[in-house]
Amino acid sequence: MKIAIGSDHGGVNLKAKVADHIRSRNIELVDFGTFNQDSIDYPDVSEKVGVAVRNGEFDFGILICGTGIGIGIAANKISGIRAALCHDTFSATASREHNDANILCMGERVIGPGLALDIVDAFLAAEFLGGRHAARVDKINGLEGKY
Ligand SMILES: O=C(CO)[C@H](O)[C@H](O)[C@H](O)COP(=O)(O)O
Repeated sequence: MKIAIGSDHGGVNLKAKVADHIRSRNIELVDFGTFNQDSIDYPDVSEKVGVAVRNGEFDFGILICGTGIGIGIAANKISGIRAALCHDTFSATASREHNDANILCMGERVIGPGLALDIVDAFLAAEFLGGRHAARVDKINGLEGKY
């Protein structure tokens, strides 16, 4: 498994903890930044990680900003990206099983690192269930470029 991770300044501290955790699990990880507290614009990071995931260079992406909202909204503008904002483990599992989410979004200003690492583990452990969910994901994909 290969994962791309990125954050803005609002998520940089949690990103470092998540990155350490993923590497400690011997999962391949590429960090697209940012690497310090200097203010940056989260859509720039969404684009880097989202395009890399969309292009098949990575199995999944993880995006972190202050709330997880803006960085996920921006990622979802990239075709083929299904970015899910998850602040609980149930949603993280469901986002994979039902929505075939390929990017997990979280907010450093919303949850603590303990819960965040549990959410990452839940997201990576779950698998897309297909079946009725596949038909719905197909409809999501069908909306891309339609309006
Ligand atoms: O995009 C966001 C909100 O949806 C993130 O929380 C950003 O990290 C936040 O907007 C950054 O805010 P700041 O005041 O510039 O640190």
